[in-house]
Amino acid sequence: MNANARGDFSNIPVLDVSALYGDDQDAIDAVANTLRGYLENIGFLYVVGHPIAQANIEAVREASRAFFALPEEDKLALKIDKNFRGYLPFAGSTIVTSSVATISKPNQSESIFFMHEVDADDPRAQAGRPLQGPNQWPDEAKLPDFRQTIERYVDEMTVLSRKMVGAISTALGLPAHSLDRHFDEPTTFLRLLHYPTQPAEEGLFGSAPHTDYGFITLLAQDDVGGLEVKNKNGDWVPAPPIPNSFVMNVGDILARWSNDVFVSTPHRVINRSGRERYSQPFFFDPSMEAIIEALPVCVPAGEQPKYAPIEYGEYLMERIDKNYHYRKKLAAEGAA
Ligand SMILES: O=C(O)CCC(=O)C(=O)O
Ligand SMILES: [Fe+2]
Repeated sequence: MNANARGDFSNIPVLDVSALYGDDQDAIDAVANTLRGYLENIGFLYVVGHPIAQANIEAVREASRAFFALPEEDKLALKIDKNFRGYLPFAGSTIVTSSVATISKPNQSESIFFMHEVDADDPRAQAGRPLQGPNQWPDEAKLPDFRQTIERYVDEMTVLSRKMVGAISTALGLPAHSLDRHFDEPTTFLRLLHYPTQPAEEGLFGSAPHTDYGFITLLAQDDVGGLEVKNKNGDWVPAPPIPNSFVMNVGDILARWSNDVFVSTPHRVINRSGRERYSQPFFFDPSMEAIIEALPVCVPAGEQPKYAPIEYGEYLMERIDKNYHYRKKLAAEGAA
């Protein structure tokens, strides 16, 4: 790796991943190789050439718009629970583990989280394991087809994410399926976000500077813009909307797993467009039980790994507990 290239970017590159859906190994290797450079030096890219229909992406955006337009009491009926599923009202999260800036003002957004579905009678939920339980769905009568639209999207994003797991393995010089076993029961989050237009005020963000916790994020955004990514000079590089694309980025657990070969890059959202902004990040993470331990190919000969092994679920709980007010309240009430 050329250390000088790290963080040295002034735009976010676009990668056509269509080869990952075929069987031309040379073409797959070429995509993986380009991907490697982007994940090492930028930590962000646009993914195009995927097979997910634009109509299905937009259906989720419309579902999101309809949900956030509901009366506040309907949204609050789904208030985020101890399993991290549900509605996070406007100004509900402040990033405190950010190394990027001291954050004090709450994010100017409202959002709802859907994780991988775990039925109430599933042994994982029964055992009271953290973050394992059913999603909270809006009333069918008020938002018909909502659940179906979300679940179809999650299924399609899971297929794409698994392709990216394979591409990342290949990019690291490993057999394509060598990371798959860590994703047997992936931890997934689909977050629907609504950013009202915000006033120009120092230190006020739609989403304050942060890095993502997990493995990879694949984000669809509307045509408003406002996402920005920090380069090594400290400039905030825009990641404007590109039709039919997902913005993909490295999360902290992938950076850690790769012994910092890949970089988890700070990003933020400021929406001063005068329009409402809607985005839908999909976070694809390892199974809760996965042990994340530096990949040997990423540790130079004769050196020690930079980080100790960690169980993904424990790591995730710690990160979530630090970042969300509602969890502090739950903890104080003895409910979490
Ligand atoms: O809405 C966006 O464009 C980014 C959201 C984000 O960074 C996040 O939820 O982690
Ligand atoms: Fe993020």
